Amino acid sequence: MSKEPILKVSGLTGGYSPRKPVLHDVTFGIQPGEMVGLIGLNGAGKSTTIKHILGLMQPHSGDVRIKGTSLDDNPEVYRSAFAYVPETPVLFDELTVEDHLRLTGMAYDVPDSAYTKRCDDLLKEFHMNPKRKAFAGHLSKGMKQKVMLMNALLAEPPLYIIDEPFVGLDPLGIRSLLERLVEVKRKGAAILMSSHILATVESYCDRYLVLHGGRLVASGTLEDVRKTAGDSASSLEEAFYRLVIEEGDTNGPVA
Ligand SMILES: Nc1ncnc2c1ncn2[C@@H]1O[C@H](COP(=O)(O)OP(=O)(O)OP(=O)(O)O)[C@@H](O)[C@H]1O
Repeated sequence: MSKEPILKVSGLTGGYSPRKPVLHDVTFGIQPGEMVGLIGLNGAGKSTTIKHILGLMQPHSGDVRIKGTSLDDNPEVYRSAFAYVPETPVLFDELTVEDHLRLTGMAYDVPDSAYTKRCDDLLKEFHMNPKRKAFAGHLSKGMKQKVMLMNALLAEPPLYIIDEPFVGLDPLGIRSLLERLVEVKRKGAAILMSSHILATVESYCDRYLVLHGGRLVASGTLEDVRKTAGDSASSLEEAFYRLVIEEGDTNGPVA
C-alpha cells in the first residue's frame, strides 16, 4: 500500500523568467522513510528545483506540497515541515554554536525536555563539543557546514532538503552525517539530497532523480534508472553518464 508522500512535486514548470522556464513539467514524490538523490550536471536545474520547494520561487505552472499543504495554503505549516541545509553555510558570525542551536530549538518548538539531549548528542557525534561556545565567524568552513546540519537535525522535521553536503565535510563528518540520515529515515523522515558524489548517493539513497536540461530524464530505484539508461549500465554513475550524454551533448544542458 502506497503511503501519503511527504513531498509531492507535480508538473512543476518554473524558473527565473516566465518566458524562459528552467524546469519543465517536473513530477516526483518522496515517501516517509525515503532518501532520494537529486543528480544532474552543472546547470541541470537542481538548485532551481530546491528553490521552488523552499517556496523562494513561484511555479509558472504545477504545484509543490509538503504533507499535502502548499505554501499558499498555509505558509507557517509549510515552512515548519522542512529543514534546509544549503551548500554554502549561512550563519550569524557573532553568535556561538550553542546560540544557533538555541535559536533553531525555539523556531521549531523543540520541547525543553528533548532539547538538551538532542544538542549534546549532536555536538558529540559531529565532534563539535570543543567548539560549542565558539563564534560562528571563528569556525572553519567544514565546521560551519556541521553547524547547519546539526541545526537541521535538532529540528527533527518531516522533510530534510540537503544541498551537496559532502564537499566541505571531513571523512568523520561525512560518516556522522550519513549515520544520522539513516537514523532519521528509519524514524520516518523524508530526505531530498542533491549531490555530485554519485558513489555515496548510490550507496545511501533509495531512489534517484536525474535532471537534465530542466527535465526529469530518469527516476526511481537504481534498477529503474539503469533500465532507462539502457540495461548494460552497471552503476549509477554509468547510467547517469549515458543519460546525460545521450543527445551527444558533452557540454552540459542548455535550459
Ligand atoms: N538567479 C538566476 N537567474 C537566472 N538564471 C539562473 C539563476 N540561477 C540559475 N539560473 C539558470 O538556471 C539553470 C539551472 O541552474 P541551477 O542553479 O538550478 O543548476 P544546478 O543543477 O543546481 O547546477 P550546479 O550543479 O552547478 O549547482 C542554469 O541555466 C542557470 O544558468
